Amino acid sequence: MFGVSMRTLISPSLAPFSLHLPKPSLFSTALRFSSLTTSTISINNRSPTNSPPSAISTRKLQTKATAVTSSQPLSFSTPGEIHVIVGPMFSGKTTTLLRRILAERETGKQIAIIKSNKDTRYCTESIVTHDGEKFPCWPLPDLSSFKERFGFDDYENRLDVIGIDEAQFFGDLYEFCREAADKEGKTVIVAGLDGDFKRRRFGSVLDLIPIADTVTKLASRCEVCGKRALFTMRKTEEKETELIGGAEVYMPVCRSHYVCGQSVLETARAVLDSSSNKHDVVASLL
Ligand SMILES: Nc1ncnc2c1ncn2[C@@H]1O[C@H](COP(=O)(O)OP(=O)(O)O)[C@@H](O)[C@H]1O
Ligand SMILES: Cc1cn([C@H]2C[C@H](O)[C@@H](COP(=O)(O)O)O2)c(=O)[nH]c1=O
Ligand SMILES: [Zn+2]
Repeated sequence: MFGVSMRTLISPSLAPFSLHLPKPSLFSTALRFSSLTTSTISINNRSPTNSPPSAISTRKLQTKATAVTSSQPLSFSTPGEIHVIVGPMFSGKTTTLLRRILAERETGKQIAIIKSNKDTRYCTESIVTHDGEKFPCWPLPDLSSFKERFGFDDYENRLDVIGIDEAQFFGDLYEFCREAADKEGKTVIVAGLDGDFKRRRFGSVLDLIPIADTVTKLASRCEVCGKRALFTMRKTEEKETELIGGAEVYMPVCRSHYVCGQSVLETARAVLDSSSNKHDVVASLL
């Protein structure tokens, strides 16, 4: 949806950067586009032999913009894309990520999936949906270690699409995605929780929105009433933000049941607190 409207704003007949520059300016004089043809296939200066032939043939034809300085031409690398999938637990984020990644692979792209190694719920070496679908992945403590583990040469020359699951657990998410898409021409598909059990922003998933091509917010079904569920309720007493778990700890809920669930939990806590205080008082009297 966002992707479509972004594309219609910039008509193919208009050169990038020409939209808001009605008159020649210092900037536009310094920056001349040496080539605006759609026939240039330039992927991070890769030679065609470095990429799988199918990846070359199925890639979008790119417009190449070259800044011309007085002495030396400066080439921008071909930009990639960032797609963000958010929603509460059990809303199908991992399933959607897997579908999109497999669709990319069908077109001949080279793909890799990374997940946080904090999530040890089902299997460490695979991403696993709540319905049991599996796919091998790279379980990592942070994203900055990926290039080295994957191999710098393979990363630069042979990898097209990177999937990231459980994105809320990666502290370096923003930097990694920005560099991969802006500078390295990768398509990055990110799935993660936008909010935690208190509906606060979770990690830096939301920071990606200003640099994303598309954002998809999924919904689950409220476990109480069956309506659309946009929030995740924690059923246990733990207060820390990060707490790995599945249906034994969390449930998807609609707005009404989130709000009334919070007040039920608060009342239950107050009752527990006051009764434990009473016990303390009684114990101190004995
Ligand atoms: N309360 C629930 N407990 C367990 N599984 C659920 C629950 N609600 C939905 N599911 C299943 O989980 C699937 C989504 O799984 P998944 O893609 O792993 O979601 P997410 O990554 O958003 O947590 C749904 O299609 C549904 O079949
Ligand atoms: C709401 C919430 C969740 N978590 C944890 C629980 C799970 O291990 C993952 C989310 O997994 P899913 O693929 O979206 O089902 O995050 C957490 O640590 N803190 C929270 O507040
Ligand atoms: Zn509900």
